Amino acid sequence: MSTRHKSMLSRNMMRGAVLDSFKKLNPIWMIKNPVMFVVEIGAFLVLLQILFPGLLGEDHITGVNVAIFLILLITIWFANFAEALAEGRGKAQADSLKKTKQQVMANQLIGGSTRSVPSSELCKGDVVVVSQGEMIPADGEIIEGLASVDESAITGESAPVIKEAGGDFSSVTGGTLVVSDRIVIRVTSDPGQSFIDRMISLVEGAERQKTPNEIALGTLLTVLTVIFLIVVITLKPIADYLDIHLEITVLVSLLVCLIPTTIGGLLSAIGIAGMDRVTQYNVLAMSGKAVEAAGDVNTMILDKTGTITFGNRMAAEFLPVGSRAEDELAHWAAVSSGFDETPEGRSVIELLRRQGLEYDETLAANGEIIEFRAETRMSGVDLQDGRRVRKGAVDAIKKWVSSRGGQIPGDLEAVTNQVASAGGTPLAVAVDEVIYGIIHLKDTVKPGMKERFEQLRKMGIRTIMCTGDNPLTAATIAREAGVDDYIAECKPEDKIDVIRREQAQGKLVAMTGDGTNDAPALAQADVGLAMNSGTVSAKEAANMVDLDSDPSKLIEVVGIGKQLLMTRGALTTFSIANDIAKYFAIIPAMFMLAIPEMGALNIMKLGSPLSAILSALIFNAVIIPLLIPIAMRGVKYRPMSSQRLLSRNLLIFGLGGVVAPFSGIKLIDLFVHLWI
Ligand SMILES: Nc1ncnc2c1ncn2[C@@H]1O[C@H](COP(=O)(O)OP(=O)(O)OP(=O)(O)O)[C@@H](O)[C@H]1O
Ligand SMILES: [K+]
Ligand SMILES: [Mg+2]
Repeated sequence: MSTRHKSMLSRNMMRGAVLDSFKKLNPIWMIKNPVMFVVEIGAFLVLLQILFPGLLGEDHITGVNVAIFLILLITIWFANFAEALAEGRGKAQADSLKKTKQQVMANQLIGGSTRSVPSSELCKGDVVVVSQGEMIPADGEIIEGLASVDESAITGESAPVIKEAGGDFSSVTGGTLVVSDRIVIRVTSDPGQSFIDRMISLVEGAERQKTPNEIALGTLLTVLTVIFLIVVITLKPIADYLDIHLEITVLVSLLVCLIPTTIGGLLSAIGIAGMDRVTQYNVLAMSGKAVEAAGDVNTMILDKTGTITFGNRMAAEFLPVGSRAEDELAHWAAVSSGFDETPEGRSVIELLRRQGLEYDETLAANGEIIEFRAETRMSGVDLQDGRRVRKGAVDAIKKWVSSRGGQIPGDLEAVTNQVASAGGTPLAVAVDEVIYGIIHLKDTVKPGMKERFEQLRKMGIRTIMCTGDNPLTAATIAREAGVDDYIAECKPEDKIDVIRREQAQGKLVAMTGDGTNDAPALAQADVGLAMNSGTVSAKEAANMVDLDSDPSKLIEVVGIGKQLLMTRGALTTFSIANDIAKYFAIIPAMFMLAIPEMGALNIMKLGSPLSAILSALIFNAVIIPLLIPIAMRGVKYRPMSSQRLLSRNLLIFGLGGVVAPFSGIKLIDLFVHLWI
């Protein structure tokens, strides 16, 4: 999708946003944003005063009122434009997604024969056949076969990926293309509920719900608005009593300057842009809440293999133990791997061939295949002659061998430690009660991991590496990568315990996962990022899906979440500080207008009371578009603790918010005063 985003702010999008921002002037829409709605009512009152002078009390020159009316209108329009611009990006994305959602004819399999049906009629549970060159008609799970699939329509990644029945790479997405072979798929979504449908409605904003944080802030802004409304309204009778004449248009101007229009105008744009930034990283967030939760995460749980390391755990050497020979070990290692379709399993056969060795493929032919499972951490085959061949995690094999009365060779531990302390994964190979030796699976830590974990630490996030590997390998990789903590020999259910333990301490937990057995943990975590290559159940349990299937992207997502919360906080601080400063321009002007002798109040030395009011209003309006880039891009983000971030932002945006209006209004006043 990355290429699609390049033209983020095309001319078309601008034009669309301009149009939408006019449509949004409709009071029925406006009322959803109480702050701006009050501005709109104010503008209406000023309009009444222009059309029927004297209707709402005596007043100054109509020209000024027309100017006030126009500035108020522009203020609302700017706020609408910010929102429309943010929404526009999502719409453009949705449009390009809709193009990938083509109607195709699917070959449905019913009782052994196939029938051609339109893809839109496929329902959950239907079975279809897709051959080379055909488009996958619906989301589903491969139940038979293997194929390479071009998923560029949704991931933007042009290299085809291998998808196959069983295991963690069995799910396919409707709208992607089979480029080789033939697969049988069981459909997993009903019409209109597919992955692409969900993506479209998400980016279009149809499903955009306000997050708890947004609702809380919205309430605060509304309360502030009501308070200022009461202040301004009660000002009138008090002034009347003191025989000071306050004009209605001046009161409206005062109110608009005091209420938090800046953040009120930018709030929804900030949220939409935050979601959009996540999508630009090719991550599909199911809700804005998930993105915000990512910003508050305290603990991050990461897999070792494939997340911290490259994950292509390859057999590198055969290390026999006891009195066994290398070719003997290699032979049994290969027999146990003949039907093991995991990358680890295949690499064992490859190593054997690279070493110019052979193994008896017929031996396992009619045996019972024992597939690798994360629970048992073993794989292998039960031969027809009764012999059982296994390979797997050393502790698992040791237990297995001991339970059948076997001896553990004396040098096993030394060889295991040698592999593990180099960061490799040792796999023991056994036939019945005899251990033949160790396969050394090599894997390397991805470059730059140490720096990224360092950044997370600065943000106050604790990283825990979970691995099914042995403690020594885990310790080596943990040290090399610089994670805070690790859990070795970790089974999928252990992850849930870790998550619950952290959550019980009031922490928010994020994790990534791809397999079916990760689903419960993904659901339990506050932020669960599933891999698009993973199983359907993992994707359903998670609240985010990474289309590129890069588990380390969780780190970026957390960064974006933090940035979203920071941007909202920073602009709120700026907005409220701003309004306080405007007070000093408007209040003196108001009283000077009524009692010209009060000139001493003019601390800002503004041209005239009317020019002061107009300048404050103009500043109040233009600050919104000036801040749109920050709202859309997010404030500059540096990894540091929340505490330090908060004080830093208070300083920059709070102080900036107070200072900016003084110089801004003064500057505008220099021009306005030429005219009035
Ligand atoms: N194909 C296989 N056959 C037998 N044993 C395997 C196989 N693949 C892995 N193992 C063993 O099972 C252990 C768990 O593997 P698994 O891939 O489930 O690890 P994990 O829990 O995902 O953690 P990580 O991915 O961080 O290593 C591995 O450490 C290894 O000892
Ligand atoms: K304001
Ligand atoms: Mg794994």
